[in-house]
Amino acid sequence: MADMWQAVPDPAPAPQDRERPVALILGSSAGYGLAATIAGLKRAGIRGIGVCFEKAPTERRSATAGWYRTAATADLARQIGADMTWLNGDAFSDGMKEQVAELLAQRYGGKLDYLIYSVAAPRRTDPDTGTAYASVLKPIGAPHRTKTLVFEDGAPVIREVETAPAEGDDIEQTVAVMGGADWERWIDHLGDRGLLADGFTTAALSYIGSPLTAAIYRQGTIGAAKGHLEATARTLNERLDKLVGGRAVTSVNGAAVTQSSTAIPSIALYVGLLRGVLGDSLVPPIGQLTDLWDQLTGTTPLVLDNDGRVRLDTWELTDDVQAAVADRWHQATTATISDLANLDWFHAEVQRLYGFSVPGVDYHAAVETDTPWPTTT
Ligand SMILES: NC(=O)c1ccc[n+]([C@@H]2O[C@H](COP(=O)([O-])OP(=O)(O)OC[C@H]3O[C@@H](n4cnc5c(N)ncnc54)[C@H](O)[C@@H]3O)[C@@H](O)[C@H]2O)c1
Repeated sequence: MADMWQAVPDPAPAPQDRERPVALILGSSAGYGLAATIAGLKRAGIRGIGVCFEKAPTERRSATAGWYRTAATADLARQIGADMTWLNGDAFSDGMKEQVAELLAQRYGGKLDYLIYSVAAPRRTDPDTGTAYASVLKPIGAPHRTKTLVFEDGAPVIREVETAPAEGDDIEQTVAVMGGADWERWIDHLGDRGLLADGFTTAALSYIGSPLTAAIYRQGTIGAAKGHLEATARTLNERLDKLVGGRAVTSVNGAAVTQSSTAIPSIALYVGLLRGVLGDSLVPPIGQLTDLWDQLTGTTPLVLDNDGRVRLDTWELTDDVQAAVADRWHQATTATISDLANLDWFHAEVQRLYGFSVPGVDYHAAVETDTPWPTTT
């Protein structure tokens, strides 16, 4: 967390020089949402609300990693005097939407300036119908065979796996979870309550990725959901423009090692090779989200592609980088993978998701695991 904080440049106008904008970050405890929260606090000088879904510590188990990350983020917010409230619960529920609406009305002047949507979840219950949807990671139309990287007793192994294509209502189910429906519901809920500030701006995170992963990602069920999310942005953008002179965009980000992305077949191999090719030129989420905040707040111009999307993935998708990754991908076997991919980095990134391999931490020191939820800072 401290290294993420250090990576964010100081704000252009110092936050004490103006009123802090009010932001709502959905998915604030991990991956891109955590980066949005930290970059938002330091670079854009936000105050507001972070929402995530984490498990509390019990007598037998420590809490989930995002619980402790939220406590650490709350400390950072406290140190800079940013008024943040941390809510733990289901962002898909109307109850959470109402809790946020009440907080905005009571504590944050009744006006929301920014909403960043970075929820990644396997399931969602539609509050209107009570129907529970489950997302799947499958190709569409035909089975897909791909190389994949697994670790057996800690040793890297390249395998071929075949994933069966979507069947039945797999596509609809995935779109219902990871498409734009819940994002739109948030905007409608807060808009109906008159809580959107003039010029309100919202961004939801999307991914396109490489031709190497296209069959399972962008052309697959999750890609259908991202297509829906991007179409939702266009509808919301028109609506917000009329309502409050506001704006909705998707932000297409680069590949990163997160709890969600490591669940996708072939993504581990792809990201390991990408790091092998790019080294430190791989732009981490915190760098991308600093850029996003700069564009959303007007510190730098907002640059959109022809489909109205902010593109923070250009470093990943240049022809040179993709050709080099594809070359290594085709050469990759269990014997060669350690030379082609940066597996030490990948392994450490996965460990860091759970709090291990963090530089500067003494893992022999006793720690208190019964950390309280930070509520308000
Ligand atoms: N990881 C990548 O490579 C990558 C690349 C580009 C875009 N994205 C997109 O970024 C977004 C976030 O993905 P990530 O990889 O950072 O995920 P992540 O797993 O690291 O984080 C997901 C966050 O969502 C929260 N969450 C999950 N279910 C919730 C619920 N029901 N209610 C409230 N909060 C909930 C979690 O607590 C966590 O804070 C997704 O839209 C993803 O497609 C990811």
